[in-house]
Amino acid sequence: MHRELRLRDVGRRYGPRGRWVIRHVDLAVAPGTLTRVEGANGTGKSTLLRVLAGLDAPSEGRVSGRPRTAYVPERFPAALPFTAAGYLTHLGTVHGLSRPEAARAARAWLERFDADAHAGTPLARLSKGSSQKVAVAQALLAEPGLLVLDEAWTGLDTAARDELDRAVAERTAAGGAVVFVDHDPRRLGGAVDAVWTVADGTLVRRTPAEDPSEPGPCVTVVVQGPPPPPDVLRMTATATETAPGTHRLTVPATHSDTVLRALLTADPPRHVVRVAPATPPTDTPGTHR
Ligand SMILES: Nc1ncnc2c1ncn2[C@@H]1O[C@H](COP(=O)(O)OP(=O)(O)OP(=O)(O)O)[C@@H](O)[C@H]1O
Repeated sequence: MHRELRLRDVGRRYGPRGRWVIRHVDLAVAPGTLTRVEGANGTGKSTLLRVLAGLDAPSEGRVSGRPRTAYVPERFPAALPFTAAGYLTHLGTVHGLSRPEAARAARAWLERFDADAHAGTPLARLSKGSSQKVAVAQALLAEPGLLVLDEAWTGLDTAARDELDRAVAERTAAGGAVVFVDHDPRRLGGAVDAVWTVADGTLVRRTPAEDPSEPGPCVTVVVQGPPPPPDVLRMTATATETAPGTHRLTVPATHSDTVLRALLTADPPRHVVRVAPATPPTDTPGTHR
């Protein structure tokens, strides 16, 4: 069971007399949620993410309820003396996997990001894009309760960016929380549960009405059988029982593959009747997430 991470009156400054970069930050990150952090350049987004990830301790305030956490930094330290597969295997063992399990997971994630050809390449010789794939894989292979992504999509090719979108959907479906910063305001649009803005050294929650980002493309999935399982409902924007045993789900397109897989492998497997493009939902009373 994943726990809720809480920041209470958290502040962070660099050095005992440094200026406060962020201060009086109160934030709760619930299991299974997707949180976007935004703000102008240099406002303290990475500083907040490092505190969330547990890499930096707050200079004041308290952090509690941290689940097992993984982090993709804005800049990956690529000069480590490992091959790509060696590094991922090593980190897998750090996260508690046996060596053969870690080697298998390393290989599987490199394949998912189409980087298996580079498994034996030293990190220092990887291209920027391949290096970023390793940075992302090291965080995902831990199956963390909290995944913190600082501009993790930057430098990835289109297929790898889509794969990361899917991996994020899988994490939240499995009950993990994901917190991310990305320069593209449409990133994971429609799937985001909360948007927080870092401004003037503190954190302000944006209400949906103020949200200028596109909700992003959605698909409608019509499915027959018992009510969709909770992991599917967590990924849906709306779910309506249109007739006894028939459910119409509106799902962010980024999450559609994961939703379909979850429906088809559910117990009992659900019968998917139709999948079609949909208009993103507005906040409709009586629907649930
Ligand atoms: N290790 C550090 N030591 C001293 N000052 C730092 C350190 N890291 C960040 N800062 C300062 O804290 C402030 C916020 O930086 P931070 O990287 O958190 O902002 P950001 O919003 O992520 O920026 P960007 O959008 O450019 O990535 C900046 O003034 C930066 O110079």
